[in-house]
Amino acid sequence: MVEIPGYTLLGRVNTPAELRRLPLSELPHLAVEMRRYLIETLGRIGGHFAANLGTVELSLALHYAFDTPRDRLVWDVGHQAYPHKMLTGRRARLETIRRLNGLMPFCHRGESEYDTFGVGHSSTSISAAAGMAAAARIKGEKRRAVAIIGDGGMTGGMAFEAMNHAGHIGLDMLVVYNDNDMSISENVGALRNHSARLVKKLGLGAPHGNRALQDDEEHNEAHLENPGALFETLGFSYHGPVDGHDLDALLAAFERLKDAKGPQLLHVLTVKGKGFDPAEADPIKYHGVTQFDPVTGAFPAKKPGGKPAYTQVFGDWLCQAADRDPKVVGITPAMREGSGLVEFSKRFPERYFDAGIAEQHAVTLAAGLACEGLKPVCAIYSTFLQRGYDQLIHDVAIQNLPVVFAIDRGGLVGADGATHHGAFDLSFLRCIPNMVVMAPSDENECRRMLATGLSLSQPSAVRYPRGNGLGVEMDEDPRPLTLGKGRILREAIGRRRPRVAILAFGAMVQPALEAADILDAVVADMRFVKPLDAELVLQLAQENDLLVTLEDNSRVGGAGSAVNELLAQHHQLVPVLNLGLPDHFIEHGTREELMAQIGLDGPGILRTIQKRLRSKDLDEPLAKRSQG
Ligand SMILES: Cc1ncc(C[n+]2csc(CCOP(=O)(O)OP(=O)(O)O)c2C)c(N)n1
Ligand SMILES: CC(=O)[C@@H](O)[C@H](O)COP(=O)(O)O
Ligand SMILES: [Mg+2]
Repeated sequence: MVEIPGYTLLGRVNTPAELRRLPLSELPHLAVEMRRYLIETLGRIGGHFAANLGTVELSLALHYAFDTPRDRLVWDVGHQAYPHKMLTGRRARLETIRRLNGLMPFCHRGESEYDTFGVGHSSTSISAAAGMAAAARIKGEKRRAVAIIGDGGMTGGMAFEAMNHAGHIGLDMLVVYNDNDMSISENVGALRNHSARLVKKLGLGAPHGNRALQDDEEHNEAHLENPGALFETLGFSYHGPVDGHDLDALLAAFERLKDAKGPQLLHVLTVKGKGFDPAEADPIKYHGVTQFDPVTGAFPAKKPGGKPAYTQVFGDWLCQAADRDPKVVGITPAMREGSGLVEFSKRFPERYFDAGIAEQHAVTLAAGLACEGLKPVCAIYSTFLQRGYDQLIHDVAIQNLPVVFAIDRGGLVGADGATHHGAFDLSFLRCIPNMVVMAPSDENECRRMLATGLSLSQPSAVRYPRGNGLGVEMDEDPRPLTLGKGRILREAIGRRRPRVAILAFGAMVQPALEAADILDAVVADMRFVKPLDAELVLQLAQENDLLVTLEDNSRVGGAGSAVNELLAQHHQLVPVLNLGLPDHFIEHGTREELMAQIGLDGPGILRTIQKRLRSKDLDEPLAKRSQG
């Protein structure tokens, strides 16, 4: 037992075993203390917030009713798993979550035996739990598999693929459908509308219910007679809905279902932000938070005159482009706020599509729009585009359709860690025929690249980082760039040898410039990863003794590899140093901490180049080259 000042129960419950020894009558009090602890801790450190206030009772009831860790709980996404972490030995470290060397942002198998599956991207939990249920069947083990998935997560195709399969093969498993009628923004979809109508009809009235109901009330009345018809069709027995904040109701349902045979689905209604008025009133604002006042919910005032975020630059550009061209359409797979589309969604509702957490659909939707002569701009986080990769190749690129991909969160994103870093996009984009791949070095470049993409009759991607631009002046009317042309930003001043040229991509141009002053290096802002500026690369290879490529993408197959391939094709022997993300997964921390850790901050870049310049092997090719 640990004494926690101000808390009577929390310190007594550090494991599910301890929780299960608590009399049922004490659980509501524990829920109150857990909620208060979440508010106080996250008010201090920030993190995913509102969803966690909604899963307090659910987490308590699951660990109380099931024999965890023997029984497998699989949380979808994991942004709502903080109460689960608190109940499984990690409460004291909650204040380190998402920080360097601190608790993992989501569930992670390496962190706890209670984290049965690594998550971060949504809609995977039912497949994973199905795998576990199938394994139990094969091994003849008696353990339960439970997937806990939100209504947002349920919009992802994988969730339905998994249910369709599990329902067919009759696995013994439970899906807890945690329906708070919210994704990060208002949830979307026909299933969502159905659920909201059901809540209304049953008079269950969760505060967010009916928020986005658009069509007439009678429309689906017949379906409401059998609210779980869809799930039943997929082979699941539907139960509920139950109030997800009523511990007695939850426990009764879990007791009833935990040994039930075949696929079961329990529909649970929760409130995102439960118990903290500002978060209940505005769950979008409190989905993920920075520090806030735990009493009022107020956030510190933003300092005026800051540099604009790339996300904002994109959002403003898209509104401007849509103003000028009625064919411009904006698409997001459930990331309206994070992708800078709030303003666009208000001003151009007819041309705005939130596809749900359905990246594959979003990409092919864009392809369909492009087939009909519209100009789709698909705003998508780098990490989530991974989900839509086949669609990108098969539906967009092979048909050479002019879809612009506005790829936010390229490079390291910071606190969300390995599942969310945009570490691979340059590698996986540049190998696709027909694609144009651009990476801006500042916000004006970003606007010009977006304008370039929109002017092309082929697919294109503009990939920019999480965070702010440099505060440069922006052209009101951004001119498209010449395709496949980079630019020299810094010439060498002296004639010191060995002569170094840094070929930098996107956000790495700035640190390149910082390192270049001391080295007196040439710096090229390459602008295009594809088509690469071959003329510029070959010229720099001729004029310099060492080329350094610099990108915040995996070194494997990235922009540096493109340079290497070009040099090899042209039999250029110039020594090359490829700097970029290493070939291992990088965890969480601030972007600055992580970049320093892997030697990609200004001083780190300088150190590595200087070390390379000192190495003997540089002299040999140099000597050969000068003989040649
Ligand atoms: C594949 C994928 N796309 C987008 C996201 C970003 N994302 C994280 S949580 C979330 C909303 C999830 O909604 P829901 O499952 O209902 O959980 P809630 O926050 O409402 O509890 C989204 C879109 C993600 N994690 N994974
Ligand atoms: C859990 C999840 O996937 C999102 O909530 C993500 O954390 C948002 O990231 P940004 O803060 O970069 O928008
Ligand atoms: Mg939800």
